[in-house]
Amino acid sequence: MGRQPVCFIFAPMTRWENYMNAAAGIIDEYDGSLPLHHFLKSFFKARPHMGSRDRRRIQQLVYQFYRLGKWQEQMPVQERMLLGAFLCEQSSDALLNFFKPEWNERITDTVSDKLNFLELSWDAAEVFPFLSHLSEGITPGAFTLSYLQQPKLFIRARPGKKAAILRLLETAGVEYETIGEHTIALPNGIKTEQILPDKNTYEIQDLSSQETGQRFQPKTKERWWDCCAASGGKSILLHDTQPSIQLTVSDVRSSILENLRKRFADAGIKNYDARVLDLTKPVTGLRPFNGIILDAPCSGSGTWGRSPENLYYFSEKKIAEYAALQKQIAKHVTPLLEPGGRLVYITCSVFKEENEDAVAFLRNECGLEIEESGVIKGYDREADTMFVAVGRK
Ligand SMILES: C[S@@+](CC[C@H](N)C(=O)[O-])C[C@H]1O[C@@H](n2cnc3c(N)ncnc32)[C@H](O)[C@@H]1O
Repeated sequence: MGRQPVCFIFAPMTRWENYMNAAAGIIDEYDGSLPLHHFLKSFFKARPHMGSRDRRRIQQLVYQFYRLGKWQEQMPVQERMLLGAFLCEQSSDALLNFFKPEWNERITDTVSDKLNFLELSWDAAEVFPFLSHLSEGITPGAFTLSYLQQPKLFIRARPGKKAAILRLLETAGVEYETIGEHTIALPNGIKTEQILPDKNTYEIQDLSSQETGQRFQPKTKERWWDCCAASGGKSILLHDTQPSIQLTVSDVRSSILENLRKRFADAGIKNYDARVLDLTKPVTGLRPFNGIILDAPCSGSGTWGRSPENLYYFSEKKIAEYAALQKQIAKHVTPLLEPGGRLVYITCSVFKEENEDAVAFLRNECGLEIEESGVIKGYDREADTMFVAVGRK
C-alpha cells in the first residue's frame, strides 16, 4: 500500500504578522550607517506592492523599537517592537490588540503605569548610553522618556502671514497650537506643502531653533555672517527680524548652498553674499562683521527624538571629534568679529563637550565675553533641545 498523501494546511499570515516580519527584517538589515529614513525610503522603493498604510505601520514599529535605545536590548526583536508600541502609543491599536490584547486594554495608561503593569523599570542610562556627557540642567529621566514621543512639527509664520496660515489650516481641518507670536505647532505627518502651498509665508523650523533667534538682535544695516548656514534656516530668521542687514552666508558644502539659494528665492531674499568656505582653515577675503551666527556642525543629539536610531548606533568617540571641529571653526571665525560685535554660538546637541566646553573655549581662547549661555529645553514640550551662547568681542 502506498503512503497516504500528507496534507499541510497553511494558515495565511495575518496583516499584523506580515508587518511584524517586515519590521523585524528591516531592523536586522539596518546597520546605522545611513539615516534610518533614507534606508526606509530605499527599502520601500524596492517593494512597491506595499501600500502607504502598510509602509506607515511598519515604519512606526521600527521607530518605536529604536525609541527604547539600548534598554531591554536582550529582548527578542518582535517582543521589543511590541514593547515599543505599547509604551509609545496612546490609543487602541489593532496590531497590539492582535498580539497582546491585555496590553492594548491599557494603552491609555501613563508610561509609569504601563511599566508597573509589565513589572519593568525604565533605565535612563540604558536608553541613552551617553548620560555622563549631558549638559547642565538636563534631567535624565524626563529627557529619556521624551524619546517615546516623536517631537511635533513646528512652523514659523513669516512676518504678517500668520492669520492667512491659520485660515488655511482651519479650512483643511488641521489641529494646531499657536506659541508666541510666530510659532505654530502641527501634528506630525501633515503635508504642509499641500495645505500651505505658498512657500513665502512660512518656514519649517523647530520651536527651540526658532527661539535661538531671540538672541540675534541685529540692528539696522549691520553686517552679519551666518558662517555654517546650510540651507539658511537661521539666516531667514535673522533676515525676518531685520531685513536691512547686510548678509553673508557660507558653508563648506556647495550643494547645500544651492538649496539655500532656492529657499532664499522662495522667501524673497535677494541681497546676500553666499560663498563656499571651509572654516577648518583660516578665512581670507571677508571684512569684519557686527554679528556672526555659528550654528555649528554637531552630533545633533538634541534632535534624536526625530532620529531615534542614533540612540542605538551613535558612537561615543564622535563627541570628541565634533568638539574639536567646533573649536577649530570658532578659532577661525572669531577674528572676523568687529570689536563690540556679537557671536551667537548654537548647537542642537545635549553634550557638554559641544556646549559648555565650547563656551569655555570661546571665552578663554577666542577672547569673547560670554553674555549668556545655556540649554533651550525641548524635551518637555515635544520639541528639539538646543544650546545657545552669546559672546561679545
Ligand atoms: C547645524 S548645520 C547648520 C544649520 C543651519 N544654520 C540652519 O539653520 O538650517 C551645520 C553646518 O555646518 C557645515 N559645516 C560642517 N563643517 C564645516 C566646515 N569645516 N566649514 C564650514 N561649514 C561646515 C555643515 O555643512 C552644515 O551645513
